Amino acid sequence: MNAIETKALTKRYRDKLALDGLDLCVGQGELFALLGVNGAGKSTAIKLLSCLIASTAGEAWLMGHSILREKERVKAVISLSPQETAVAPNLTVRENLELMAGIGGCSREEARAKAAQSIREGGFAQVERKQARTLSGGWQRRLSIALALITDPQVLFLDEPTLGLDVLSRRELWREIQRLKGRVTVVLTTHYLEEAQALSDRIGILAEGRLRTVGTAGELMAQAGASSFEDAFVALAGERGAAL
Ligand SMILES: Nc1ncnc2c1ncn2[C@@H]1O[C@H](COP(=O)(O)OP(=O)(O)OP(=O)(O)O)[C@@H](O)[C@H]1O
Repeated sequence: MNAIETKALTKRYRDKLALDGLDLCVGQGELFALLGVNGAGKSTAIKLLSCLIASTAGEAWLMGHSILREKERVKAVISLSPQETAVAPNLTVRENLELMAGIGGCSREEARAKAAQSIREGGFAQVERKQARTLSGGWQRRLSIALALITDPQVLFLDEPTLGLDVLSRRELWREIQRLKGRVTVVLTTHYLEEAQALSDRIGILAEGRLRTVGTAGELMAQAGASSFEDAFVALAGERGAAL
């Protein structure tokens, strides 16, 4: 069974076709990057797959559960770390983790144990008593991802996880994301091409709501006849991409 399967998944906002007939399969444990210029439809795809918005047409299955008929089951197996860092600013790191585990259905005791495990594995010991609003951007992002992971999702959506971070914080977060490989299916959106190239097993390029192409970074470079991934992206995501 694939972790994600979509069939002609479509979203229209009034006269704007934000996602136009997406057909996609993502395997279990795969790290899949969704790329595209601003407005290409990346966030729309992620919101549809995480049941935050309803589709106009088409269907999708997450770990075999339909987004149309089994929303609750879908929600039980997925987690989303949104573009905006999703932490409670006045709570400490530990309190944030305990709160999220509780929301995910854990008893108080279980939530404490989960938070302790997350602090240990995520390397949060030095900041666990700090209020989230006092953390650096890098730590806030890491916490945001740890919060998304605390419910043990099978599929994790990371919407621009390293947006605005400095190079060192970004690399640190890359290591965190790499640790998930093979254990959790990850769908990542990013504007940083080197991030997609470094982290993902496969990459899909969206343009004007349509999936132009899917492949490894090497395959996309070969397809575009480009010597760098950036050149391949420019060719495939831009107007010339429609003809390739
Ligand atoms: N709630 C909405 N109402 C109307 N149009 C919308 C809405 N949300 C998104 N759109 C439009 O749908 C298209 C796809 O938007 P989306 O946010 O999915 O793109 P994106 O690839 O995630 O862009 P970015 O990289 O800027 O985040 C855009 O033209 C956008 O203006």
